[in-house]
Amino acid sequence: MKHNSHSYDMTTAKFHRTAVQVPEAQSRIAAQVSAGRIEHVPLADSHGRTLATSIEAPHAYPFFRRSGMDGFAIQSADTAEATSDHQVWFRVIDEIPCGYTPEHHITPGTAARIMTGAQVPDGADAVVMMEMTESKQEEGEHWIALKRQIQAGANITPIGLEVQEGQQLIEAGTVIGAGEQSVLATFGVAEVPVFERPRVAIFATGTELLEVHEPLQPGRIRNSNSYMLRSLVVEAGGEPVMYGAIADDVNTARAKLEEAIRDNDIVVTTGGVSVGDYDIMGELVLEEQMQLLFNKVTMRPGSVTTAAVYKDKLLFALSGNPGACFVGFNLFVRPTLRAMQADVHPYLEEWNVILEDGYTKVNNFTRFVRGRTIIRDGKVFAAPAASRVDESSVMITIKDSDCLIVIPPEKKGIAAGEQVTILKLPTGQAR
Ligand SMILES: Nc1nc2c(c(=O)[nH]1)N[C@H]1C(S)=C(S)[C@@H](COP(=O)(O)OP(=O)(O)OC[C@H]3O[C@@H](n4cnc5c(N)ncnc54)[C@H](O)[C@@H]3O)O[C@H]1N2
Ligand code: MOO
Repeated sequence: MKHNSHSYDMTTAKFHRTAVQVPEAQSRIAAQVSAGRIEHVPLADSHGRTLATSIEAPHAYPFFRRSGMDGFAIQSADTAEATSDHQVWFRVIDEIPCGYTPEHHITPGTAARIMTGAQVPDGADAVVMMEMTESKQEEGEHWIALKRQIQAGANITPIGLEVQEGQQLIEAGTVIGAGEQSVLATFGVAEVPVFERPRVAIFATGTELLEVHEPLQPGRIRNSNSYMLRSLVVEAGGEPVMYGAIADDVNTARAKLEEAIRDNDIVVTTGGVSVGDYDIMGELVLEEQMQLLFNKVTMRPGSVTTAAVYKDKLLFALSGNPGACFVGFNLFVRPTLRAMQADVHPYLEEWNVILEDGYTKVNNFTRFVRGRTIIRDGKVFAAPAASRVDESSVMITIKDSDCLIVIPPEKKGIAAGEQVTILKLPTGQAR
């Protein structure tokens, strides 16, 4: 087909790409990201969300002197003379269930029946367990006796043992889990300030793609990347919005992108970023309305990973190869979603571990090999998720990976037993 000069330029540009290093690609993206809007959600819906404002204690905790046992509140000094041969008697003047404010002061020789978790009455400085006492009724009055000394403070949790008033409880940027839920509930934070989940449009390109429910057809495959990306978005705390798969047609892609950009915070696509005749995303990002950040990264898999800004929003055009799509998401999209939720550590954690099996497949690009960690004799080892099947096009090993093993672009490989850096993949669910 005869090219006009415009499409010729574009085709040349598609081939002549300037490769950037992974850290450079990451910082070009980071320069475009700011923390998202804040919203308030009911406490029950806050699991997995990122706290937007630091929370300080509005009061001490415990807020009142709390009994740790079912028993009797007394003055410990009264027990100074108590021995196994000498009982000391107390007149019971009150009964304090949980949730009640004691009405009577404890004075020498008196006691109050008290339950676990109830407020210790003024005057008392110890609670003695039920089982340590003897009981009698005399002239309509209840008496208890003790045969041993009791220490001041026994079985009383003092005010502020756990938390002082004004103390910082949870820092902004913390992901809310079980411990944070109990803190927020304890201090009455019924509506929790959190960062909005970034809305992430996901669409796949490729005429070969079938919907999951469709029967197989020759030469075609089911769209697995959209579902993989959906899971990754959820795990990163984003709100995935599925736009399905489109055929390899640049006008269809442009229209889909327009809709996705309008209604979402960022757009992630998979497929069509290489140099093939139908690699429409590769062409689309070169159009003049786009601010291209990069369209080649010195990494494998995922060298064709592309990022651009369109209408002030980030567009990630990830490779169609499942392995490359997975790596591209973890290195570039995940940190973006985390940073949009003000995570102070948005990138994957780096660990130094020992390589389990030697890796000889070197390249002049850095390799990110899907791997799994093994703990043996107190040391962490990493092994490729499956030998010989860590290629870009391989889908099956993604489920067996908990890390990416970083193989630097060196002439020789890395022998078993040598140190390597791995990037730890998150294993938790954001919700
Ligand atoms: N002449 C060249 N050919 C290729 C180059 C190159 O530099 N020169 N780069 C290769 C590399 S590296 C990669 S990676 C792929 C990237 O291709 P694309 O990102 O454009 O992806 P597609 O061509 O659309 O698809 C690649 C592969 O993945 C399958 N695929 C696509 N979408 C999905 C999906 N949603 N779910 C599951 N699988 C999907 C697709 O059927 C292809 O098999 O290009 C190399 N070629
Ligand atoms: O982008 Mo390709 O995955 O480098 O193999």
